[in-house]
Amino acid sequence: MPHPPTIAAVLAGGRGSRMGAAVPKQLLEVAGKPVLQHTLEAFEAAAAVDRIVLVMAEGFHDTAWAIAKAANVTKLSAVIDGGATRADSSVAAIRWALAQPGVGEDAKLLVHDAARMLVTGRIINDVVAALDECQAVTAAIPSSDTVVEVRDGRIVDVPDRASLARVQTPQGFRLGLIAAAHAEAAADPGFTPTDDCSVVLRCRPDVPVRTVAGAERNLKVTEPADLALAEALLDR
Ligand SMILES: Nc1ccn([C@@H]2O[C@H](COP(=O)(O)OP(=O)(O)OP(=O)(O)O)[C@@H](O)[C@H]2O)c(=O)n1
Ligand SMILES: C[C@](O)(CO)[C@H](O)COP(=O)(O)O
Repeated sequence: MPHPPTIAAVLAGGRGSRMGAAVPKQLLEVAGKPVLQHTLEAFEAAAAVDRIVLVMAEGFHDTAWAIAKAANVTKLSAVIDGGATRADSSVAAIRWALAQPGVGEDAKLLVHDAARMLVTGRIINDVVAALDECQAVTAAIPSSDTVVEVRDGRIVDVPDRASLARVQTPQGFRLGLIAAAHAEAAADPGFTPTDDCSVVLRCRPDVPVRTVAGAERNLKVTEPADLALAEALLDR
């Protein structure tokens, strides 16, 4: 394995409450394959990724291994339990990575939503490459909508759209940085991050967080309609 190694942490520890299905959304099929399989195949195919750790919802580890085996996902090294929140699941992956022999703080860790099943090889490789120049990076796309801040049902701010971006995954970090940032964030129970870059921004404000171009097709399968949308995008 080259040094430092690149580990992709695929987060599939959620229950998919907004999807409202009987099983977590990452197990639902799109074009005849589980969402999770599409995602694992993308990282398997990415030359820049050495291994994959999958953070899986409790009770579905065997299912995940079966999916990976059937799809010949040879880079999958472990399936581990997640936590109550997405951030807890990220921390589980970080701890797993730090415990691996030969993996030091300079390793590259990509954190990716399993629900972003249409991630492209170009995005993955751009995130990994960016980590040669910086310690934290995310895929992002410009906002085509005007975005407003709302409190108590009233608009209180309209940030300049030119400076806004919609954040996607993968997000990439040097392992030591993201481990330290999450350790510090844990001391603040009022902080409930929805992604990992915001943990760096808050706890390591001296570290610049870069962006690389994401893609509209890198959607997060969240609501039932997203399954049909993902299938249509796959056909393109
Ligand atoms: N405790 C959690 C919550 C979420 N995730 C993962 O993080 C990604 C983004 O989360 P989200 O889309 O919110 O998934 P769910 O939590 O499953 O959905 P919902 O919020 O609708 O319940 C998903 O791939 C999800 O499986 C996770 O690993 N652990
Ligand atoms: C990390 C993320 O995909 C960036 O847009 C997003 O914040 C995840 O949110 P979710 O509510 O956990 O799906």
